[in-house]
Amino acid sequence: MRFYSTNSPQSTVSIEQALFHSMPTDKGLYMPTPLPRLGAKFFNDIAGLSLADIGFALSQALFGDEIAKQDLEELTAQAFPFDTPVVELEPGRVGILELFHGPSLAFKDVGARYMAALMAHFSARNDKEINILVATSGDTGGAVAMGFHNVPGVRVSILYPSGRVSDLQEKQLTTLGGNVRAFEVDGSFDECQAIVKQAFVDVELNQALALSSANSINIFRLIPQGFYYVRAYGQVRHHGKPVVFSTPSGNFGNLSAGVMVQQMGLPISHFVAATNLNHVVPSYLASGNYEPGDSVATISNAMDVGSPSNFVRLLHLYGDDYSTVSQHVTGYFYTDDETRAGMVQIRDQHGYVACPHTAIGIMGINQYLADNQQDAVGIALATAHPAKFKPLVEDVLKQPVEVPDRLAVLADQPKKSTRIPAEYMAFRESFLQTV
Ligand SMILES: N[C@@H](CCOP(=O)(O)O)C(=O)O
Repeated sequence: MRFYSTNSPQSTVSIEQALFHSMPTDKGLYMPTPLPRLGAKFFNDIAGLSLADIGFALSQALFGDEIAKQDLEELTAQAFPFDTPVVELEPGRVGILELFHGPSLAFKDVGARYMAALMAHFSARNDKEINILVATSGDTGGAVAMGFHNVPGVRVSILYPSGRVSDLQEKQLTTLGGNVRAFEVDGSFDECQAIVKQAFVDVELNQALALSSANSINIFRLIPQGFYYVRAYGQVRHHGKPVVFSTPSGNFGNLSAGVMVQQMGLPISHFVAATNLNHVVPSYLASGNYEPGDSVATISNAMDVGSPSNFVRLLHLYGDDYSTVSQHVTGYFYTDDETRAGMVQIRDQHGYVACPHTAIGIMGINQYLADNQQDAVGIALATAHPAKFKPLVEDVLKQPVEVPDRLAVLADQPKKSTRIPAEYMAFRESFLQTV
């Protein structure tokens, strides 16, 4: 398995280089080559397999030539001690793929924990401390903080937009301490992400320090996210219907991960890209015009991304061709009022309490199935536990939301963060003081 940059497909790098360097110097994004194609038999036989089993089988297909079978088995078991169950809201019609059973109660645990295990596997060969830089609009930061907390030889710096993440999300980023440091940026998520990307092309900084990313610009954060699409397919295949996935989307890593496993042979009939008022990709899918901008703040804050990193990967996976991508992916977006109404309707109809992002995914699948493909089974990805947005969900649904212990314990912990303006040099200076 090799990795090429979307900006220069002719030259390739090794697994280790792509994992630790995260972003090619030509500012493209790494893509795996060749992407193995698995036969129908593989996908027909997965019904009883757990996320860890599927992660192991797919890891072997992807990296089996370079990483020993036993090491892959250990690292997938270590990464995935939890599962990703499908809860069927309307059996054979709509299911919810619950991705929030990991330590940080969000789907990002899958990618962050796999990446941490893979880095630990290779870091025996590295003597330099690794500095992981992460920009978050809410969920990535917590998963990465927990995934890498106390991992020897790794230091994590998380940039988040001040006032634009939920209180409990902020606690997840700012209370662990140790090798995890939080930078509270006076700006938007897009500005945080731009600072991180600038650090990766800062030649002097990269000569002095080993920098790596745990955002979805790092292909190893994204590849494992494909595993849960396969796990979900295994749970609904028995209905014998085409399967459509609705993915709540911000940076579009989650959707790109689904497209990658589709290209590995997983029979996904269609994708729905569901988002909030940051609708740059749904607008592109409808019109062919791509117009990124700064993000607007919404109640589904983890999707507040105005310039999604993985748009380039999504397009690339469909041959950089608008008509192909728009045949495979339908985009929908919802205002905050529509999201609130959707949360209430989902609770009233099904007794299911969804976070705002998950509600958008469910609204997307319902809209798509009603308009286009009534014979399909639709799966909406539930990206985060509703307790991460407790005050908002309680206010919308007028009912208490129970907070799992692992999140509740953070509420009284003191926040530790370094406040900086949204300027690269301010971050650089402050960051260098800590390394
Ligand atoms: N929605 C994300 C933003 C970062 O996306 P990533 O997939 O590139 O890590 C978040 O919750 O932080």
